[in-house]
Amino acid sequence: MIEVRDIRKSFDGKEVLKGISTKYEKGKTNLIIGQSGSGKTVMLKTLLGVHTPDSGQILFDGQDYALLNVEEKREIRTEIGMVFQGSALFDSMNVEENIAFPLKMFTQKSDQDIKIRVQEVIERVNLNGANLKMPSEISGGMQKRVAIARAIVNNPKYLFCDEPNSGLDPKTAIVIDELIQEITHEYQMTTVINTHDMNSVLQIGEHIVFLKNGKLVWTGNSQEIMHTENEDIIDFVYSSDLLKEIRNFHNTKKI
Ligand SMILES: Nc1ncnc2c1ncn2[C@@H]1O[C@H](COP(=O)(O)OP(=O)(O)OP(=O)(O)O)[C@@H](O)[C@H]1O
Repeated sequence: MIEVRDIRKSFDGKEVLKGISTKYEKGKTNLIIGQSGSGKTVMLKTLLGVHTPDSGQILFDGQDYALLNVEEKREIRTEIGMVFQGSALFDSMNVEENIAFPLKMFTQKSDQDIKIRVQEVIERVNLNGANLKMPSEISGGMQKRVAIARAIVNNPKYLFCDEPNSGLDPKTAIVIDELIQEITHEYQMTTVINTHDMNSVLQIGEHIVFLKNGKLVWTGNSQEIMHTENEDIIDFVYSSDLLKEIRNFHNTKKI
C-alpha cells in the first residue's frame, strides 16, 4: 500500500498539488483521473521520486520515503515497475532484450536466470514467439505488452502506469487494461494508473482519485462514479453535450 498525506508541490510559486491525501491499496487498480493540467503526472512523478514534495508524507508500506537513507530509497525504487506513456521501448533492442534490461541493470542474476525469467513474463503477457522481433515490427498493443513485461520482470511491489492505453484503439485498450488488472490481482501489486480514458475508469476503476486543479475532489470506484451527484465528476464523465443529453434523458425516465 502507498499512503500519501497532505502532499503539496509548487513550481515557480504556482501550487500544482494542493494537499493531496489518499491511500493506494495493494492488489487493486488505483486510478488517478482528472482533466489536462489537473496534476496527475506531477502526482505520479512525486510517487516515483522524480519530484520531491514541498511538504507532506509518502509512505510505502508504512515507510516514510523522506526519512529513508540513500540505500533504502534505492531499494524502494527497485521495487517500482513503470509503464511509460507511449511504451518508451529501446528501438535498437528486440523484445527479449527490452524486457531483460532491468534485470541486467539492477540485479546480479546470471544470464541463464535472466533468460528463464524473461521467458516467464513473455508467456504471462502473451508475447510468445515475439522474442526476437524489434519494436518497429510489432503493433502498438504488442509494444504495450512488452512495456508491461519489462515493468514486472523484476517482481515489483508497486506498478505505476502513465496513460497506459494512449494511442491504442478502444478494443486493444480494454485488453491492455484487463491485463494490467489481472497481473495486479495475481501478484498483489499496488498499481497506480494515470488516465483520462473513461473506458478504463469504468472497466478497471477499483479505487479512483479525481483531481481538479491540484485538489482531490472525489474518491470512489467505477460503480460509484456513475451514480455520483458530484458536479465536477458529472462534468468530467459526461464531457460532451451528447453524453449530457443521454444522462438527462435517463434521469427524466427515472422520475
Ligand atoms: N516541471 C514542471 N515545472 C513547472 N510546471 C510544471 C511542471 N510539471 C508540471 N507543471 C505544471 O503543473 C500543472 C499540472 O501538470 P500535470 O502534467 O501534472 O497535469 P496532468 O493532469 O498530468 O495533465 P495531462 O493529462 O495533460 O498530462 C500544469 O499546470 C503544468 O504546467
